[in-house]
Amino acid sequence: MIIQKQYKFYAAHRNEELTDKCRNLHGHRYGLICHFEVERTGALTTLFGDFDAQIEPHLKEHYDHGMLINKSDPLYETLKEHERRTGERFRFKEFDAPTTVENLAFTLFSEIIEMGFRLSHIEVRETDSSVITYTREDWIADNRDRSRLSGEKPSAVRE
Ligand SMILES: Nc1nc2c(c(=O)[nH]1)N=C([C@H](O)[C@H](O)COP(=O)(O)OP(=O)(O)OP(=O)(O)O)CN2
Repeated sequence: MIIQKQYKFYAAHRNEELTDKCRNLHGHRYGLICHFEVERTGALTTLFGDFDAQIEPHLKEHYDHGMLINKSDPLYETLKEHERRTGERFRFKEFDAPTTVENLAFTLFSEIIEMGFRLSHIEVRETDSSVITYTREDWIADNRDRSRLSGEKPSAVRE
């Protein structure tokens, strides 16, 4: 059986590797739809609230009104320097690769299964017209070859 749960958060990001509008610092209302595989053992499977109790605080603490940022983006060091200089603290969600919606899906999928839930797939909405479906097979493939996240060739095939 599949239970579908929907969440949202607001966050800033940019894609520093692109040369179009996406390079600009901008924000999104990200949507997340989780499709959980659950077992029926009685009248109920997993309580809806059991998902919310873990996922909502996680999104609030690490993502909401924060900034998704690639630690290799030069802007990251600039903002860290601002923090050091002023004592101000920003909510950064740090990535080891560009903050594309594909990489966000990998990160969210990893974090949610780490909580102990079984996911068949998730859908991540970045804009009104753009949503990706990210499956367990995608997650297995991304884990097998992490160079897919950064777009680097794996070391075995690098010239
Ligand atoms: N495969 C991907 N393509 C794009 C990504 C991405 O993460 N993966 N990201 C972007 C940009 O971040 C951008 O903010 C979204 O772009 P786009 O859908 O083109 O934005 P619109 O303003 O045109 O959205 P509408 O809802 O259609 O107005 C780009 N591509």
